[in-house]
Amino acid sequence: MSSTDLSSAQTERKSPVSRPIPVLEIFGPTIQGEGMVIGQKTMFVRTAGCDYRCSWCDSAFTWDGSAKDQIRQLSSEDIWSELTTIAGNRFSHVTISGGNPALLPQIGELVKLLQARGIRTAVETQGSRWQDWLLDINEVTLSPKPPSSGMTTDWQKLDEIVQRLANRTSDKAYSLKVVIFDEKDLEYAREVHKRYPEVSMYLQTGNPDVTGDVDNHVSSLLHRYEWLIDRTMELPDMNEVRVLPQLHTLVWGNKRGV
Ligand SMILES: C[S@@+](CC[C@H](N)C(=O)[O-])C[C@H]1O[C@@H](n2cnc3c(N)ncnc32)[C@H](O)[C@@H]1O
Ligand SMILES: Nc1nc2[nH]cc(C(=O)O)c2c(=O)[nH]1
Ligand code: SF4
Ligand SMILES: [Mg+2]
Repeated sequence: MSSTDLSSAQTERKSPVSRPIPVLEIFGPTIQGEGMVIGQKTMFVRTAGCDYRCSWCDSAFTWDGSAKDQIRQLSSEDIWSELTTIAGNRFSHVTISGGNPALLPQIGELVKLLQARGIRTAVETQGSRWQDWLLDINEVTLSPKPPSSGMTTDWQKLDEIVQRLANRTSDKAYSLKVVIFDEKDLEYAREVHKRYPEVSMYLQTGNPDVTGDVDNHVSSLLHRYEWLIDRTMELPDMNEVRVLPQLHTLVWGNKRGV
């Protein structure tokens, strides 16, 4: 091979044709309303498509076809350009959610691009799929689904994902977050905590009314939060968990893009 051939081969290897990312929403800056970095100023990138169908999903438009006309196939550069158009320099953190972003290997390129621009990243995923780019994410939230969701946990898969995240360097954080609607869900969360005692564990109030404006939504959510606090305080195996509401739902209800 001549030197010209070699350099063109190298160029090809450096810039493979990349697959676009199916995006439903890019918004912010707003606060992260849930989990391990609650209150963090962040942008959100919400991908389309999910391998689950949770009965109470507050983002069902990502997978039920109702927003299929709004899905845009964007490159990482397109996403960066939109983030900076919307938010200028008023952000340093991006949360990738969905849907399940871990269905998409091509997010690896976006993560690298954000890192190169000094932006920290977080991901919301249910722990059903692995992608190597999860190794580069600053805060990974794994949210396995309790019985009320109607989904079944693949424990072997979750074990594998937790193991891989546990082997990362200490500057990279991860946690488990379980949404709780009832006693059975709480029982499930206790099982999860017992299985992964070393992993930071968050319990999150479930929002049963995910469509439109609801009367007394805040007070009903706060009652559910109070119930979850009371129950957790009674349980000696839950001394190290953190109990949180969905902060953004208390502030903005079911509004999209906040
Ligand atoms: C919409 S999901 C997208 C990311 C990923 N599919 C997952 O479930 O982790 C983002 C977070 O919202 C939570 N969530 C969804 N619907 C909810 C509801 N009705 N009440 C409380 N949390 C909810 C999920 O459990 C998850 O932690
Ligand atoms: N503010 C705000 N915080 C969030 N935390 C997790 C969200 C999600 O839908 O993944 C979310 C969201 O949609 N908005
Ligand atoms: S896994 Fe997440 S996005 Fe998928 S249906 Fe459940 S809550 Fe919704
Ligand atoms: Mg949400």
